[in-house]
Amino acid sequence: MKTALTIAGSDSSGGAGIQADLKTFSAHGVFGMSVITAITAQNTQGVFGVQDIDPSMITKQIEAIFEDIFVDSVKIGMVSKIETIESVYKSLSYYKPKIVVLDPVMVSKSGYHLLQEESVNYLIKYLLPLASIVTPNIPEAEIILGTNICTVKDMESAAINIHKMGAKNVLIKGGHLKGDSIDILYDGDIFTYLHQDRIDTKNTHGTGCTLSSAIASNLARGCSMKDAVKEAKVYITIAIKHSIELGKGVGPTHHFYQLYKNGLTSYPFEY
Ligand SMILES: Nc1ncnc2c1ncn2[C@@H]1O[C@H](COP(=O)(O)OP(=O)(O)OP(=O)(O)O)[C@@H](O)[C@H]1O
Ligand SMILES: Cc1ncc(COP(=O)(O)O)c(N)n1
Repeated sequence: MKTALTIAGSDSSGGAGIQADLKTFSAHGVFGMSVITAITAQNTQGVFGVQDIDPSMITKQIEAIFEDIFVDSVKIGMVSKIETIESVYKSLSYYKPKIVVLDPVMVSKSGYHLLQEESVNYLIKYLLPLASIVTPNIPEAEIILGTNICTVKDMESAAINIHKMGAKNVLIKGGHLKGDSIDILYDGDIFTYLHQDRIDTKNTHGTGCTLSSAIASNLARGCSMKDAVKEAKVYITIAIKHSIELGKGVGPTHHFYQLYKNGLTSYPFEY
């Protein structure tokens, strides 16, 4: 069985972070493993507290996995502190996993800073060059580059500039632009455009986590980068279409890949 490891924060409400990642791995038929970098107290309405895990414990978790199990792909999510980034960087530089999907999580949908401001440069310097693919949304790409991104042309330039910083592939997610959702994949040579009509829902908690884990799952299963991203885009679109009205705020998406794989593009019963 193929394996995928998420290095990320825990979301107590299960819509984002480690929990979304593990659900996504399972839905793809990939064996999921986790290294927890921080515990968040959060729900669909907000983040109410964060406790960072001691860096030595992060190192130990990574060591425990790599010393025992072959890891087909790694996904990195929330890594709030400089020390967290350092321990992830040192461990991954040592174990050298072939596939690293970096979701540069910065601010939650509810506005909480999940990456401390002083950590941004560390993420750029240490984690970006490890990435087989990095998946910033528009505000994250703006922070990485210090520029404004307002149009698809701006997204293309951003992808080129982030590629120059060391990530082998760049996927700029357009969910935050007005109008339909266009994501742009850049491999250092060619742009691939992934277009999707905007789905009218408020329930998009954890969409970025889910998309990056779906990419990591597809890469673990041996897909090319382009196919991994295209398939992941179908997965997140169906997951958003069938997102769940849970809680009082921004609800989570729905994970049911097997139905999609069996040729069904809509859920066969009411939820
Ligand atoms: N309303 C929507 N309709 C269709 N696709 C969407 C919608 N919102 C987001 N997406 C898609 O979902 C994926 C995740 O993008 P998004 O920009 O929401 O990531 P994010 O902000 O990093 O998510 P997160 O909430 O986990 O931080 C992208 O493929 C984006 O185009
Ligand atoms: C632990 C953790 N990781 C990532 C996110 C981003 O997800 P969102 O932007 O949907 O809040 C989150 N809220 N919590």
